[in-house]
Amino acid sequence: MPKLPLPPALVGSELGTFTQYTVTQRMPAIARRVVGENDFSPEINSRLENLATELQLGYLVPLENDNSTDFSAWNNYLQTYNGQRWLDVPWFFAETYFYRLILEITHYFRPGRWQGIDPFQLQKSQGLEASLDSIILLCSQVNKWVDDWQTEGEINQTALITLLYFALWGNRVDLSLWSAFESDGVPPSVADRSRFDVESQLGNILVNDAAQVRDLLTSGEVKRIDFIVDNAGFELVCDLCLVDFLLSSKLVNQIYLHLKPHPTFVSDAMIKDVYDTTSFLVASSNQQAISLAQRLESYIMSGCLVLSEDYFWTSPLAFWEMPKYLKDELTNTGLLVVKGDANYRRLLGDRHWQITTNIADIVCYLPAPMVALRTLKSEVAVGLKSEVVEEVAKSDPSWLTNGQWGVIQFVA
Ligand SMILES: O=P(O)(O)OC[C@H]1O[C@](O)(CO)[C@@H](O)[C@@H]1O
Repeated sequence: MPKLPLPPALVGSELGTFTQYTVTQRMPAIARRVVGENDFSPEINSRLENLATELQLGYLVPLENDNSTDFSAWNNYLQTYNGQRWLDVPWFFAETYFYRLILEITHYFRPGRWQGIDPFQLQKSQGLEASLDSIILLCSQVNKWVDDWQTEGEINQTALITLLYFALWGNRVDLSLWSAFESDGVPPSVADRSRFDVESQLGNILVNDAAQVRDLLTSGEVKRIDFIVDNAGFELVCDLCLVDFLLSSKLVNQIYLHLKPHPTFVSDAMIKDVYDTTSFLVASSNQQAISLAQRLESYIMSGCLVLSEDYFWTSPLAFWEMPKYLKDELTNTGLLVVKGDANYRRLLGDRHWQITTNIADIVCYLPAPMVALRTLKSEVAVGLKSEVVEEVAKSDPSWLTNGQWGVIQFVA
């Protein structure tokens, strides 16, 4: 547990908040987009439409038994919130249950025509295709750094820091935040969001512990790193580039990627998305992308890169409620890399902490040092200095939720 008393959880009924906007506007739009982008039966589509309508003022419905591994766990989680409105249950619970319900409705776990169909597949594939130019540039750069290491044998510390920045800003390109409204052409396209220059973004990093992470990684003490992965698409490519650099320059021996066991939060990455990504790179016919993909494939084959999934990662639980077997597994790591906004929310239990709270007093339950690489997309943040908050709030009133600002927060 965190050292400090737990503040209340964020809930959708908080007037005028991004949380409320998410439950009442974004989630219905996401459910409707699942209808539009798939070829589900009229019965499935009408249940999705019903879910979209109910979110605004309606009540949670029980999960039907779809014979999935996590059914009884969900039945237990739901006990606490039986008969409550979507708007009144903790926001993180509402979001995770919403995505799980979409899978029940679309027969994801039931034997038959729709079994295993990822309702967000189209968006995942389009996300990769739209960022191909940026992907090729990044792969070329990483190949060069790896070649340099092979000829010079020296760690390029600037390269390491730059790749940490890419892993951070890759998190801007998350599909759940924009996808529902992208067709209006209002938010920047995936291609635009994946085109950024890390130097020019330095001022947008509100806490920057990258140097401490670099020092740890170059100390020779870390043998294994574990990533708690976030989104497929450009963000996953950025993460995989960092993974490749760390393994290819022998900074660490082994990396675990912790992935979701089923589709959730639109673009969250599963094991199959990692394989889809390497296949996409290979199919690009671009030699830079192909070389990087081949190295990744060889790391997977040799066990240096381990792809792992667990139902804890799609549960509504806070990270301090992690099951013992998983926590024990993570004690073997030298660094936990926690990617993205939703994972950050789970680190903090998605609660109303004071923004200046020391993050180390909350995540003291973790079994290893950790770094959070997160762009801000929700009204949950800690570890910020009040002067920084004042300044950013003046320059950008929606700084907490628009994904333009980031943090690299390290806890030893
Ligand atoms: O992909 P990330 O960075 O976890 O962010 C996605 C999630 O962020 C939020 O906007 C806020 O946490 C969620 O509603 C959204 O789905």
